Amino acid sequence: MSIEVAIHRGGYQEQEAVISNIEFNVQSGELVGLIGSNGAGKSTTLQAIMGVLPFMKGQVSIDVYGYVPERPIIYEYFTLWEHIDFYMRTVGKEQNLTVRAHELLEIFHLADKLHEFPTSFSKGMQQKVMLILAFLENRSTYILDEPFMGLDPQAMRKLLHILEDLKNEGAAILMSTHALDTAEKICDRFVLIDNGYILQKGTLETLRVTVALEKGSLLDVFDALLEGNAHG
Ligand SMILES: Nc1ncnc2c1ncn2[C@@H]1O[C@H](COP(=O)(O)OP(=O)(O)OP(=O)(O)O)[C@@H](O)[C@H]1O
Repeated sequence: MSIEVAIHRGGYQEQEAVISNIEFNVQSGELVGLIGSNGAGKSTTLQAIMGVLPFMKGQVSIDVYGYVPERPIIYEYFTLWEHIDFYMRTVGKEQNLTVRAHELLEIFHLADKLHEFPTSFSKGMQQKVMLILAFLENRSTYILDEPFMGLDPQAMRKLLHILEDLKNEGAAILMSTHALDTAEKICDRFVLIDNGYILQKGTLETLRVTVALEKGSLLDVFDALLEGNAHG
């Protein structure tokens, strides 16, 4: 399964486009990084793809997806286990997912916090709750909005392993991130967004050629593209 995106215009109010002409795809077995400065339009693009942006003209094709939101969504009166249980009941697969739930709780070191309330968790712990919910069920596609936010290095490594496994199983993964060092290592391709438009897209190699920085890092390349755009 793949994700096909052809957004003509999209935003929060009719006639006020925040993003325009966003076209790209994510193939099965691919991890694509959505990169851009603060306010560039990454989350807006992800919302458009998920069909929750108030105003959107264009076409998007996506299968049922796993989702990590930009900010953790925590229910005040639910314990950690109740969050997981609620999710499993919603998708109607408690039997099959309980083993996976416990596996993920162990992976992210939250197994001893089952009956605590995530409202009192740290930022990183809340982020782990979002990851557990997103990865409970095996999906063919994933939308991850800054999934590394607040994670400690061990959790980061665990998440990278999960992403690698999902890719190997053929998932199509779209991820927005500011962690360019990490993105550079794990993403197959990049979509660079600036001011609501696609500045450039491609593999790191092709992007390097575009800015004539043979050995440039993703950050170097992105900086050079932004600089060129400002002067253009
Ligand atoms: N709910 C909203 N209502 C109106 N405008 C919004 C809303 N959310 C975002 N915007 C605007 O849309 C533009 C793009 O924001 P978006 O959140 O997509 O950026 P981003 O690339 O995800 O940034 P960041 O890296 O800071 O998360 C910004 O100008 C922002 O002010």
